[in-house]
Amino acid sequence: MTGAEVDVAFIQEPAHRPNPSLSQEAQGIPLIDLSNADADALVREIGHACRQWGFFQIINHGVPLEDLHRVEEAGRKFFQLSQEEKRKVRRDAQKVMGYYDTEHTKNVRDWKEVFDFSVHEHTLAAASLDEDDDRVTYWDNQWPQNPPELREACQKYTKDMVKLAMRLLELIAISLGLPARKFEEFFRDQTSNGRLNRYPPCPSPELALGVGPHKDAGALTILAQDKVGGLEVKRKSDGQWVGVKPVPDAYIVNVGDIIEVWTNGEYESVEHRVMVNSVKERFSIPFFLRPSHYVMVAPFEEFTGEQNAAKYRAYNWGKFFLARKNSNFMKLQVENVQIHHFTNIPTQRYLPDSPRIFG
Ligand SMILES: O=C(O)CCC(=O)C(=O)O
Ligand SMILES: [Fe+2]
Repeated sequence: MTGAEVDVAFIQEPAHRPNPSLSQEAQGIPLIDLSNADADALVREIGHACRQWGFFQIINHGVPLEDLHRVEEAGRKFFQLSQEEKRKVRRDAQKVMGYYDTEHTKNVRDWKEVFDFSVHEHTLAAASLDEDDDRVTYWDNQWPQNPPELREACQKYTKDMVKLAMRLLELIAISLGLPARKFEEFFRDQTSNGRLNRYPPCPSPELALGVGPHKDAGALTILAQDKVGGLEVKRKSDGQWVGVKPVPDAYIVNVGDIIEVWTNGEYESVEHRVMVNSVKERFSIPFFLRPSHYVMVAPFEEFTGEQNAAKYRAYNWGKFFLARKNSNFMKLQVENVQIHHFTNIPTQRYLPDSPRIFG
């Protein structure tokens, strides 16, 4: 029985277990050259990728490679430290940035360790889940003493990521027929963060996942992955899990739930997961672009009307994000908060687990 070596907390339900031997590479995920001088063609490619896949890879993206390599190297050094050292910058309910190795996705533990750092050293955030409580707090970054270069490397990297993310948002806006800077105002006090992920080799890769199946809750995710591979995307056309082939120096971009809601479902946030393997460790560095905490997320009027009812109810981003963060600390008996709890379509599936906190 191969499962004996992994703690039961990591074991996925049979329906969610991966099949490492069957994983196929999704050659179809579009690879887009951001240096394309034909602006109209570039916008068309982006629009097509968002609609067909919700995922695409980009090359010639303008991010200095040395910035990425510095973060990667410093990150590897950090993860090599003893558990005791790493836990000095451990995340908890008050300090929400930093190191942790106990993240749960949909209540099953992920086979990974993580270091989170926000774009802003002090991120403005909602103080409580109470809808009527408009007090705010700050989420501060926690930097380890070692390696000393990690802090600056991450700070430079998040600047690069914000710049790239804003360019991608402009291309996405134009592809939707919106003004280029339509999205900009929502990110003034952004709650975005970068993350270092290390997925250790796993004795039972057929039972556990590096990250269980999920959709990203933010606006956009920009991910660097190493050569090992393991990210799988649920293909929209047939619901099959397909692997995202590592392309040297490329970034993987995916549409998050917020863009799905803003566009009233025109561009969908697509499910993905991370497989682990029994021999190689894997590193990845996602950047999660997320709006200011006070943003009310709701479908734009450009996508709603008499013929096209709003599919989602408005929700406050900061409260939603806080609820998500809280749920990461423990295995909950109930499903954690998801955007389908805000859908306007009353189906049997969605109603019973609607969270009370949002009324
Ligand atoms: O590591 C990866 O390839 C993806 C990670 C991911 O999906 C996430 O952290 O949301
Ligand atoms: Fe993700």
